[in-house]
Amino acid sequence: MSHLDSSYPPPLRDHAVDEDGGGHHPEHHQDPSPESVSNSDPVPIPVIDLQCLNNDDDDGVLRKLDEACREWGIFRLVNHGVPVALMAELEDLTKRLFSISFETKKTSCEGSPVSYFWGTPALTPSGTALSGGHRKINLVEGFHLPLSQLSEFHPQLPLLQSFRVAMIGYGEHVSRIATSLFKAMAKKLDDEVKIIEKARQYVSEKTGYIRVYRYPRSPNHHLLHHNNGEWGMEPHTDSSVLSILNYHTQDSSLELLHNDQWLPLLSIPNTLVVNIGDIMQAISDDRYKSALHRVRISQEKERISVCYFVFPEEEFVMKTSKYKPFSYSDFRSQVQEDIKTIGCKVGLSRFTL
Ligand SMILES: O=C(O)CCC(=O)C(=O)O
Ligand SMILES: [Fe+2]
Repeated sequence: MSHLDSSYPPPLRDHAVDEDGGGHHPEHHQDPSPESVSNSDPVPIPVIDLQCLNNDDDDGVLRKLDEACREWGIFRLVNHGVPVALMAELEDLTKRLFSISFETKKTSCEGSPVSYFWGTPALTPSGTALSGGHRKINLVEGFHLPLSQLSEFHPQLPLLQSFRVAMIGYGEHVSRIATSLFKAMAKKLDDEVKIIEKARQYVSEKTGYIRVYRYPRSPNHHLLHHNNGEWGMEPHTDSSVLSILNYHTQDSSLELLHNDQWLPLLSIPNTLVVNIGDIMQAISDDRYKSALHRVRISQEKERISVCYFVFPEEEFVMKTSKYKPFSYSDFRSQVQEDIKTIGCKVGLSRFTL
């Protein structure tokens, strides 16, 4: 059995196939420009430049962001200010962390605020995998890192210690980015919904978390993605306000439903992908769309992603015109209840007025 096999959780091992032993590094070491990203992208999702967005005089980019959120619910972000060296360090540490043995990963975070999980991305608030209904497993493993609790995480494993430090650094960047994006969105939305003055409650530092995921590759393509097939992550919307995704592997396994068509989204090094979550859809009174997306299993290579999710303060009650007043804590409890009883998330329609 290869070292990669024993690094995978047993239920995912049939699928995992050893590759070149890791060591893949991003080929692009410069921040791509909006034009170069659009040109290399087979699916023309909008590209937003964060530096332009932070420049108050640029109404053009605010309008572009507003349009992206109304029509797509997803966009690429360039000039986001996360140093290329930090992105490369994250990639290296994440790959090394996933390639240690399954048994070590399982025990490495026990009793800490960080958790290791596999087979499903649905976790309880304390980070335990939720089981329920008669669901098939998802071909994914990951670490769940609640950002506000990383200062209480003191792992024994030196690799996990370096990973923690890099994640704290990256967490500060993505929190900054989420706040900038939310404020820019609120500027355009505020003629219709008043949210800007509560930006701090809507985008809370306390509830944000990072997930790092690894999806095995599988050559058994005939088993995959058919009616009863296997997914890295089944079609879903995120419960977040915003999600910020960062990819190390260049592939097209993430797919977005747009105008009734599933579109593969190529991951482009050093750019981020931002998607609107359910809570942003609710607080924008459905003007912005929570993007429906899924992750396929690739026949060619395993996939690694680093995803940040930002939420409102847990008990802050959101008042909207399309939904009953609810807090993030109410929403999360409902999602957990639905997964346990019917095996899947129902989401916003549970709260429709
Ligand atoms: O790993 C990815 O690319 C996406 C993950 C995702 O959609 C999620 O965690 O909600
Ligand atoms: Fe997602």
